[in-house]
Formats: sequence, structure tokens, C-alpha cells
Amino acid sequence: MSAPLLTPAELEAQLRAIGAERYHNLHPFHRLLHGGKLSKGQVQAWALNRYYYQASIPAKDASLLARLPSTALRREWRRRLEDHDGDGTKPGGVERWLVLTRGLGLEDEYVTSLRGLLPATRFAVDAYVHFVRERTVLEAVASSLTEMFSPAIISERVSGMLRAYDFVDEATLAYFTPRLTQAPQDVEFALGYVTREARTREEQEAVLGALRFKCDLLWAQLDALHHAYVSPGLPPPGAFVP
Ligand SMILES: O=C(O)c1cc(C(=O)O)c2c(n1)C(=O)C(=O)c1cc(C(=O)O)[nH]c1-2
Repeated sequence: MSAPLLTPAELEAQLRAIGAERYHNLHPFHRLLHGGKLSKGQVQAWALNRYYYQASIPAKDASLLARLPSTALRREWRRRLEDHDGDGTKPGGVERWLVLTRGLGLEDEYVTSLRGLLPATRFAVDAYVHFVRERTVLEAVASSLTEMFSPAIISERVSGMLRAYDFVDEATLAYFTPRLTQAPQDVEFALGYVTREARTREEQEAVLGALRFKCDLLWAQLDALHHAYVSPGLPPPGAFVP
């Protein structure tokens, strides 16, 4: 006999348990970053690599938008594109991330050229874009649900970094402020969608698998940063050298 269908509350509880076990707030690199244990060069490496994640988010959202079957769903998802790309009057998240890299002393041209990117960052981020493009709409929506856990890590990061580093200030970290309201809004929709639309246990398992996959790719990005810039500290050929 196949496993019974989970109630929406049970499905949500299992999603939260995945975050509690494997969201990237638990990664040693984040402990170092937020605890003030990194040099400016190591913080630059983090911001430089994460630029590629930020810059790829609108591409993955646009590919999902194209597959959504109704006006209401597309309108909801379109908001994410505006959050990241801006609307021409106010800057979006990608542009705001460059405020951070600039504040850390990196030139826009170098950051956006991706010349200094770790290969593993590229592979992990591209895997996210491909997953969203190739899997079901249900799995693609579910893979965004790491945002359930991001407000807590963002608060911890901003307060920790402001306290610990004299080379960052509130203006440098301003990227994160709008995320504290955008992420819960995104999650409310995405969580409602997956609990409503996963109608079989198999679909519910696919939702859980998508969130695990997403946690893993966030984790892998930090593994790569740790290996290249903390211990043993071996940047691959061509990668940014602080
Ligand atoms: O600071 C973070 O730790 C963090 C995590 C995540 C996430 O969990 O994927 C996102 C963001 N930030 C973020 O700023 C963001 O715009 C974002 C979009 C998405 C997504 O999957 O669509 N995740 C995240």
C-alpha cells in the first residue's frame, strides 16, 4: 500500500523539518561570515560568487513564468521578476547586489563579467535554473521555498556583519532590507500553491524532494567558498584571489 496523503499542515511541517536539517544557515561558512571571522577578501569572495545566484534568479523565474497556466499565477510570479530586475523607476535586487559588491571594493565590470567566479558556483546555480526549467511546475514552485527560512538568516547576517566588520555599513547591506518583506510574500503564495496542488503522495514527495535539492545547491555553493577561501584555501585556476 502506498503511503497516505499528508494534510497541508503535515506537508508544511515536513518542509520546515527539511529547512531545520539542511538550510544553509547551518553551514560553517555562514557561521564564520556572520560571526565576524572572515577577512575582507573572504567576504569579497562570498559577495562576488553570490552575484551569480542573484543574477540567475530572474532567468529562472522568467522560465517558470512562461509555463504557468493562468493569468492569476503569471501575475503573481511576475512580481518576482520586478523584485529582481526592477521596474525602470526603482532598482531591483540584481542592481542592489552590486551596491554590496561595490561597497566591498569590487568593480562592477569585474563582478558582472563572472571572470572570478568559482566553477562550483556556476555549476550549482546553473543546476537551479535547469531544474526549474525541466521539472514540473509544482517542483519548480516548491524549489523556491527555501525562502521560508531566509528572513531568519538575513536578520542574523545583517546584525552580525554590522557588529563585526568595519568595512560594511547599513548602506552596503541595504540589499537585504526589502527581502525581509518580499520573501514572506513569495512564500505565502508558493506554500499555498504546493499544499493545494500536490494532490497525491507522490506529488507531495516530489515537493519535498525539490526543497531538498534546493537546500543542497545552496549548501554546495558554500562548500566551494570554504574550500577555496577558508580551508585548505585553494582557489581554482582563474578564480578570484583576494
Ligand atoms: O540571503 C539568503 O540567504 C538568501 C537565500 C535565498 C534562498 O533561500 O534561496 C534567497 C535569497 N537570499 C534572496 O535574496 C533571493 O532573492 C532569493 C530568491 C530565491 C528563489 O529561490 O527564488 N531565493 C532567494
